[in-house]
Amino acid sequence: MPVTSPFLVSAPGKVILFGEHSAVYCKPAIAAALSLRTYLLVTPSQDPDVVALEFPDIKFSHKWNRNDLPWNVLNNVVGEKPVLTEELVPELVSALANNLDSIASSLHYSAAYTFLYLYMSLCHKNTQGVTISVRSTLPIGAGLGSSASIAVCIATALALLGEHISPALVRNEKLTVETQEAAFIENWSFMGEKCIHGTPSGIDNAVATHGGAVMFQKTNSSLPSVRTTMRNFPSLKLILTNTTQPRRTADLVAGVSRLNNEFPKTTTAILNAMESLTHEAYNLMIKPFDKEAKDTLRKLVCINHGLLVAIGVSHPKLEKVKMLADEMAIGQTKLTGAGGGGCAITLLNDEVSEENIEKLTLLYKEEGFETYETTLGGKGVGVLIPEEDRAESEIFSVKQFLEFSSRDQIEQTVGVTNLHGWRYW
Ligand SMILES: Nc1ncnc2c1ncn2[C@@H]1O[C@H](COP(=O)(O)OP(=O)(O)O)[C@@H](O)[C@H]1O
Ligand SMILES: C[C@@](O)(CCOP(=O)(O)O)CC(=O)O
Ligand SMILES: [Mg+2]
Repeated sequence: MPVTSPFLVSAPGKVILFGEHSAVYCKPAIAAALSLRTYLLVTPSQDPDVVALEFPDIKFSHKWNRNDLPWNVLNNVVGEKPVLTEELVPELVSALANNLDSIASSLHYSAAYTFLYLYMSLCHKNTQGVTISVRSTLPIGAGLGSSASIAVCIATALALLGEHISPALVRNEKLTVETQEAAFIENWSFMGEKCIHGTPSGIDNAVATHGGAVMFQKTNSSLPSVRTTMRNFPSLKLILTNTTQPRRTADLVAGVSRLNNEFPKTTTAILNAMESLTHEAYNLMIKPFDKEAKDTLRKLVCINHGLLVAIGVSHPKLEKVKMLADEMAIGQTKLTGAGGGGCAITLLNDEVSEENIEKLTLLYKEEGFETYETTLGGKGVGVLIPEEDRAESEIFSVKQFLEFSSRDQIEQTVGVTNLHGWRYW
């Protein structure tokens, strides 16, 4: 698709309520889309041969000449059309290393690698050069699925550029993503997640694509994963706290894999316990959610955290989040996402006062932690273009997009519900 005007893709982050890590071992997990999102702006490049990335959230920008990319390798091994493979194509992975060898930081490398892998897979040599600029209201590397959210945005933008999905179908009138288009985006963003952390379960990119809340289970055969939409997902009163301790999902997933190799029987028993508690939580959440159900759900949150501690993915700062909440007897806390730092959720007791919530958030602030006000279960991926009668300059330029100084400014300017002058494609 020739890009004559800019377009904007956005996708949400997620909170895993039950089953992180066990999800990688084909156990079910429950997650919901977050109101924090990643926004990706596609603009035509001035030089049609140049593909450029502007990722200010991780202080990274880079350019490639599209003629320098290993198209021949790809065509020899895969052919001209995108072919979904179970694993990343090793020949492409090794050929791309030459185009990435000047990038030293692992944070930058994984973002650039994900982009190039998907670009090579979904575009072709003659696809017009574009600049891909990304801003996120999600903290990066904090357990809220920023990797999946950016992978979904990149896969969607490149699938549009490569004409594998049709703009008209990305959103229908009810603003729901058409099934076939969504499946294409989900599958390719899963390959993106593989570039970022090796052996993802697929739950994060499924939620970032479809939105809402799901119980998700990867299969260990070539069968597709099972995604069960939880339509009546109860509204949960929770505090989301970021320890701001940096960590990489790839390292934590690799740590659990080492533990599994060293103590296979014990690790399997823990993963099985996570499986049964996720089922119990699911059964509670699909029925009328009364006081008793809420109490039980909090007990399951507590057990799930204990099991995550047992497989070595907590961190002293996450324990601090839990301890402060426990001391105030305000609710039950568990880490969310890969752990090792990043975020925790505290599922609050019903009767908790606003005053106590404020007191706890203040205590967290004193520890250097951040708390977020968010809602769960929102929209999945979406694509927006400027309304016909709007010139690019009337809306916002790449420069402005890159210079938004705060989460609030991003949300207020390009947030799905706030964006004026743009319409769903
Ligand atoms: N806004 C962003 N800009 C650039 N890269 C991003 C952005 N968001 C996520 N990423 C990529 O995702 C990686 C973090 O993924 P991960 O370790 O899985 O943490 P999480 O998904 O919990 O945030 C980063 O190293 C980076 O490659
Ligand atoms: C640890 C895991 O279960 C969740 C990782 O989430 P995040 O990248 O920390 O947001 C891995 C996965 O399911 O792919
Ligand atoms: Mg991730």
